[in-house]
Amino acid sequence: MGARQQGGSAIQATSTGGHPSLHTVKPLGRTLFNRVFATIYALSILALLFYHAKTLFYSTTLVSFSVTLALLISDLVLAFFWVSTQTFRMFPVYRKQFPENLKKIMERSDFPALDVFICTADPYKEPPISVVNTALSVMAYDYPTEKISVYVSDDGGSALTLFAFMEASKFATHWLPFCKKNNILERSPEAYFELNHTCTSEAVNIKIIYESMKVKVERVLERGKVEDENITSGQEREAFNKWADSFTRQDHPAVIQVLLDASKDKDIAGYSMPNLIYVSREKNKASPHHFKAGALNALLRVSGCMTNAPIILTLDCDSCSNDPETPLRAMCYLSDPETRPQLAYVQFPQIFRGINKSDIYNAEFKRLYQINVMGFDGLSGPNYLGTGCFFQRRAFYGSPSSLASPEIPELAPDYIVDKPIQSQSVLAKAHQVATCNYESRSNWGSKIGFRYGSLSEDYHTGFRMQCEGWKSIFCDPDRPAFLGDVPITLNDALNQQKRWSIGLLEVGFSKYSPATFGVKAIGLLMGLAYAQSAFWAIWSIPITTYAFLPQLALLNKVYIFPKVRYFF
Ligand SMILES: O=c1ccn([C@@H]2O[C@H](COP(=O)(O)OP(=O)(O)O[C@H]3O[C@H](CO)[C@@H](O)[C@H](O)[C@H]3O)[C@@H](O)[C@H]2O)c(=O)[nH]1
Ligand SMILES: [Mn+2]
Repeated sequence: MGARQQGGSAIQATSTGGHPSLHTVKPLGRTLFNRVFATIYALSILALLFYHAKTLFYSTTLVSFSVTLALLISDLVLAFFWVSTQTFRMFPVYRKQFPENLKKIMERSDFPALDVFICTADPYKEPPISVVNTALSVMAYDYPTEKISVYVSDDGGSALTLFAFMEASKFATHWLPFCKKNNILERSPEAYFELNHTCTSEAVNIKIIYESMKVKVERVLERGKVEDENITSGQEREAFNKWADSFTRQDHPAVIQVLLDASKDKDIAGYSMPNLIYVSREKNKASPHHFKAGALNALLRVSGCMTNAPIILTLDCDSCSNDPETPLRAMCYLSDPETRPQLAYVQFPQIFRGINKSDIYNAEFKRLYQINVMGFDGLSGPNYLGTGCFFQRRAFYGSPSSLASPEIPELAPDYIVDKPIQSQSVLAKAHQVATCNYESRSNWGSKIGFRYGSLSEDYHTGFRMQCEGWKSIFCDPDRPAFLGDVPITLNDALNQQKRWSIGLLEVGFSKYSPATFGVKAIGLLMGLAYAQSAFWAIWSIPITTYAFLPQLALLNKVYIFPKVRYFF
């Protein structure tokens, strides 16, 4: 039944009480071959290390001693990476979901509510129109619309982003019914129009509305400010008035603006709209803001006061949905009583658009985002990849067996919001929990919510949840669920690598290091698997050594490789 099985051979399926299956899991082939190969390979690594140790012991000159030491250290690092990679080869699994069966088992009214978090941080680096496309693509999900709430976190604190979302909320009243009526797959308008689907007059009309919105948003971005002529109502003016002269991106009060309210707003066909809420948490220079983890924790609290959905989807601003069925796939696990109690999250792979064929910066990260994750999945489950992940809200509040209670009852994962999202008291609470000093001397970032202390908050949060006893599942359907962007310039690619390396080492050398704390909490295999990422940066040691040492040795007539004749 449903739950994972390590390395077994049978296909496992859920068929709750005679109902049709929701998902299956199958071990990948080649596991046995891999293990035999690994044993032979391990012996050769041992032989090589033995050879280095012997040479080191008998070395007579300082040069040969240093050269051998450098090679020994490099090969030890490489051996560590090889050994930790084997953890991914132990029990890789492959899963399938049957979302069509979900509708047979559950009424639409029984589907849990879904809060979607979209993070953006800079309107010039992350153009608002592309963030808007991400939001529209999830607002149009094939999921009960009134149960979806989209929260946009704007760490750039930019009126330009708010303006873009005001325009998007108007466009959405046309776009959502259009998608559903025509059952289209690309629910991000940009992706849809790129494929030239404009053969009906209805599609042509929608395209005209979209283009006029896009022009408005881009013009405002070019001018750098929202001008009077762009503001169409008193309510909008009131919102923009918050951008007083003293308002800067590092120093400003919280701005929370409900742009669509599911209980009131209807699309042009008369159906309910999802909630759409713009949030820019308070910032000031005296309080640490903890980057994306801080933004996500603010959203956790604001959404807790406003809708408190039991399921949360986190998305980067560039992660457009590419398949409207995605929440149903996630629900195949999240609604299964067999898997749910221990399940913290269902992770979809990160897949990118616009990578050219030669992919010179290795931007696809296939091993990191698709291959190794299948290996994790056969153990206790994949690491959290930062975007495209459906969480149970409960997983942010302590281990499966003991709830870490938040400071106020409104933030408890089982709190039921019984007031409209625009009511005075709800908005007042939401503003209160979005302030900078709300978190001081609290458990946020240490025991509750997304974890602080690392620039790679995704890795750190997933790892800590698993150490608490939570499991996770990797869901990799044939049609990519989300498509994102990658750095396409050398500078951006290097910056990303630097940020990741620092963030991972921060965890690697903390008291929660996967190599020590991790191995104890989640076992040797999972601990090693996490340790591989944590110490990723030390690849630089063997790479630098092998890039320079052989050439230098050759030029100086130092022999560093054994003569075949007397290898042992
Ligand atoms: O202070 C900040 C910094 C970033 N972000 C947002 O975080 C997301 C990811 O940032 P990005 O600069 O795109 O980082 P990447 O290296 O591309 O992201 C990968 O690595 C990050 C750190 O490990 C993860 O958070 C991401 O989900 C993962 O896709 C973006 O939507 C940003 O808008 C914020 O909200 N606040
Ligand atoms: Mn990114």
